[in-house]
Amino acid sequence: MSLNEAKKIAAYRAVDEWVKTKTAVGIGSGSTVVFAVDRLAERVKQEGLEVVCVPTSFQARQLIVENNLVLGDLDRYPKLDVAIDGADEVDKDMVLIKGGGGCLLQEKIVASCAEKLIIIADYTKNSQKLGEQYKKGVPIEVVPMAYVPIREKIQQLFGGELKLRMAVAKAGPCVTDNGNFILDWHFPQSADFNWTEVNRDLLLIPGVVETGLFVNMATKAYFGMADGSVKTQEK
Ligand SMILES: O=C(CO)[C@H](O)[C@H](O)COP(=O)(O)O
Repeated sequence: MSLNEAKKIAAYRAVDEWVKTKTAVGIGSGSTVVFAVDRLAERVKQEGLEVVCVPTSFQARQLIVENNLVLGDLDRYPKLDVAIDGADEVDKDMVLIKGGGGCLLQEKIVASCAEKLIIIADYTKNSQKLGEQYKKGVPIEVVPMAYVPIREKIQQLFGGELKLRMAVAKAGPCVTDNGNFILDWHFPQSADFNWTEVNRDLLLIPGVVETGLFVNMATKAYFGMADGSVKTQEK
């Protein structure tokens, strides 16, 4: 089974199990979420499902609009029934790395407004320990003027290496949907971090807007496996 097929079976299963009619749903970002939105659109047509979709990024907003789903926002729907999102890695304790697509800030805000955060992913995201599978580090969204001092402070506090994420089809840094930069923190693999504490300490650094560490947020993860099955994980 290809990676895309694995993403699709995880997304379809999660949408079918968690999205009920007359609910407000947070829509995550990334390539796996595309399949979740496809399934939502299918169910709207087939069974008259009524959902309002609150996006976590420009990409998610476009997906909602292009699929003719009802677009909502947190002003009107500050409490969501469920948020469905991808992840870059999920460890054995359901700690997530998110932000590979640069959308971590709005993803965390939307997840924090949802009663349940449901993760959909292919089998390459399923780890025992963070960093085992995902090699691009923990994304940290920062205010542009502060990226150098923040980089130094994190390096001194925890070690590892921080790389300013660069844009792909533009010269210079990657700029988030919120006008910020991203530092990808390649943390030392040998360290046995308490991610709750690390996340809290990172957020205390002036200029750090949000981290891609999602601790104690996810309710359940669905992994599409290579053999065509879907593996689930709960805390
Ligand atoms: O956090 C994210 C974007 O900021 C995505 O959820 C994460 O990168 C997973 O993406 P994909 O479904 O493409 O593997």
